[in-house]
Amino acid sequence: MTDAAIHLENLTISYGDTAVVHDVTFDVAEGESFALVGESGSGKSTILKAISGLAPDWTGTIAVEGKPRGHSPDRTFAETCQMVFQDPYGSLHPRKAIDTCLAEPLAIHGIGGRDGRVKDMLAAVGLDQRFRFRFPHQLSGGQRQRVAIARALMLEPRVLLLDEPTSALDVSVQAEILNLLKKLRREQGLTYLMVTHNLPVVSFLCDRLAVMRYGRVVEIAGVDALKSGQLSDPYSRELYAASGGILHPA
Ligand SMILES: Nc1ncnc2c1ncn2[C@@H]1O[C@H](COP(=O)(O)OP(=O)(O)OP(=O)(O)O)[C@@H](O)[C@H]1O
Repeated sequence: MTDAAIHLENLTISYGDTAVVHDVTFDVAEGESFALVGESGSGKSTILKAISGLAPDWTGTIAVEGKPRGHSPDRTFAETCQMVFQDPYGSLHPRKAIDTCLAEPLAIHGIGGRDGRVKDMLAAVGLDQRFRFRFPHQLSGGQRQRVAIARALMLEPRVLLLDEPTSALDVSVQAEILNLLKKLRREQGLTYLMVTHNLPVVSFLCDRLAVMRYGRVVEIAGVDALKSGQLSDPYSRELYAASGGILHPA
């Protein structure tokens, strides 16, 4: 086993009889921010789901922080690895106050220190303490995504899986959330594996990227190759051209 934060080896993932991710191998180093890019349906989200235990049918190796993932549900995994979704409503219960939403992971895992941790995480994501007693529908999209990020951090995971974390937000709010993710990574030494369609987001937040097509990784490159238009695979270059070249930090 490697000492990578995320280690994927010969990962193949199926829905029923259909394999949608084929033989994917890569490592994400401790503290690295790594992007999965590629056209819709190329298998990016499915990889995040398999790592977080939401896609049961896979073969190969998945290890997070040196711990191989099995096929059955594994609650201890949640303490090392959490997922943030595109739509924060997915992880927030509409009728539960933010305070309850945030404390829930601690209750599930039998961990104490509830109030202090809720306050700390609200502060970490830049929300005033009065948000504790509000409900998801009373928040803006950006505020809800801040809460979803705070919730993902409640168990002090080392790794965040980010599935298009800003694409449901207005452009000005996207920039705020990207700045927040950058700050949290710096402050907490987090590792990110992020799915995005947005190459400027990759150039702003990531160190490396894997380009996926039809369920396979066609290229892994450093973000400098992206910024300077030096991606080598023809399909990667197509994606780059379609993005209008480079690429203004969000
Ligand atoms: N629950 C499911 N059941 C059956 N097939 C699925 C399921 N979820 C995804 N798929 C299929 O798996 C393939 C990969 O989907 P996936 O969502 O991982 O792609 P993606 O690259 O993340 O796309 P997008 O950028 O649109 O989110 C697609 O062909 C999709 O139709």
